[in-house]
Amino acid sequence: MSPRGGNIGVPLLPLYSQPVTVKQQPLTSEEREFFALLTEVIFSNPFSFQKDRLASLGSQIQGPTPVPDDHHYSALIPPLEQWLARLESRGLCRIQAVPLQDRRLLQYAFLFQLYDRYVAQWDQLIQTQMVKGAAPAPVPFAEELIDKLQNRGFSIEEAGRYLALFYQLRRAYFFIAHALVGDSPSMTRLRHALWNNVFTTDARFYADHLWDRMEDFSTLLLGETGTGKGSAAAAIGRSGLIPFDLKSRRFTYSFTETFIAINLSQFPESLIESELFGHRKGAFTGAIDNHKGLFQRCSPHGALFLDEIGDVSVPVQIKLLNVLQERQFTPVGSHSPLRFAGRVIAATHRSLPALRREGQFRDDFYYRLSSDVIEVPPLRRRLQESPAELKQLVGLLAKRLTGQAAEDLIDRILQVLNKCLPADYAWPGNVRELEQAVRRIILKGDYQGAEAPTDHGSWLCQATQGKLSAPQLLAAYCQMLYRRHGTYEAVATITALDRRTVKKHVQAGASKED
Ligand SMILES: Nc1ncnc2c1ncn2[C@@H]1O[C@H](COP(=O)(O)OP(=O)(O)OP(=O)(O)O)[C@@H](O)[C@H]1O
Repeated sequence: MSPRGGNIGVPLLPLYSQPVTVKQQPLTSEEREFFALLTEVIFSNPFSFQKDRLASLGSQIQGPTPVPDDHHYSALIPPLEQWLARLESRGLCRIQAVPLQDRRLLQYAFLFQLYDRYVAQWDQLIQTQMVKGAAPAPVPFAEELIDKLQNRGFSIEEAGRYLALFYQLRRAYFFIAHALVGDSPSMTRLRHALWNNVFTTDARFYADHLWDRMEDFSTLLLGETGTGKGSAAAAIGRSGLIPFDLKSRRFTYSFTETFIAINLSQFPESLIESELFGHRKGAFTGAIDNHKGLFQRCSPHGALFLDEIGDVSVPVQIKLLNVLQERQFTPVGSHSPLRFAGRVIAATHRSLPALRREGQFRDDFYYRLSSDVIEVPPLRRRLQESPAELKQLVGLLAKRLTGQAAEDLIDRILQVLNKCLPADYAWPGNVRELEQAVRRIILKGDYQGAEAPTDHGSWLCQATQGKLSAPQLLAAYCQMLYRRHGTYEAVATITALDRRTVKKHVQAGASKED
């Protein structure tokens, strides 16, 4: 077993493992061109901004029909089948049938063909696993798929590895595309960033080298309260690689167990350590039993989500930094360090630049956490870009609450929102506030809007202590009003400042937060 938790750690390339039984023939230049194009399309980010480029690549492969907006790109399959049939008629049915320089291209083509054939079964497995919960579900088609991969010349270990990658691709697509509602440009950017967070910007390199080495890539999710940072973190956590165990013919974990979340602001300082690292019986008064901390409960390849990271004290930051650097932690009262093999995702709605300036957030911890920093967009920006997103979200929230997305209920909710709130309402509590609004409308038939959240820690409190200069105070006030009302004009009216001055103050705050 490899220390990274799998018996599938066999390097993908070069593929010398299978005996060469056929006389090798190189691909023709047309075949090479086709397979290279196909490789580029299938490894691209399915939420790519380069949709035009993708569509043009796709149409070169498959003719005038555009590439469908789905990751398995099944429209690419008919031309692929034709090219593969031509190869087969020349006796080229296995990766070993071509010389090394062509092998990679043929390998990707075979893999894509088999991935696509089982897309529906993978999707069914995701549904089954969700119902089944913690125990890994059987994979009814595993045997058949392993056989087919072996028939193409892959070794049994490689077959196991590709099963893990196929499943990961399908889960990532499912959780990133469907668990987060909304198709505004900001949401597309978010999905694009989440996909890259899982597969990096070069999915081929990930598949060849990084697939079991992602533990050192920590992620920081930033965004206002209620925007969906927790949902984004869960999408990453459930999309990690789960090794396939060739002995039991099952995945080693259920994806329902690969994501563990903790809201750090809910724990008093004295309990955080024990919650995170665990404790031994008798370590302190009240420790009546051994307790497994979250770092110990997180599976290898899983993700631990540290929500409200901006709220933890400097001593706890130092301990967390140590875990990230050493990959080890020690339960309270124990002398035996344990290894942490998961990924860390942290989030905060607070301004980390401000906390760092004030010395409340350590720079070294910030840099260690931020291999990837992803901004989760506020709801008002999403609705400005794409007003139709409100209906999509209301539909989802109504379904969550009532079990169905009945059109008449959605229409009634939208009517109340249109009547009771200004068109440019700023949604200070974001999607969580919208959830609350939907509940209120179902119960009471109206919703009058919420107060914008104030970050007392960072400006109001400082103002009452006499710590802010007049320009700082004005900037913070303008930013709060802007968050609440969403337009410079509205803030200008309230503050009796001109619009340009308001914009200057709001943007000064935004650039400080970059
Ligand atoms: N794009 C989205 N699609 C569907 N539901 C969403 C989306 N964004 C947020 N939600 C829902 O909104 C609620 C709040 O989301 P979440 O808890 O992830 O926000 P958050 O940014 O982590 O908030 P906080 O900073 O307060 O922890 C959840 O019920 C979540 O399911």
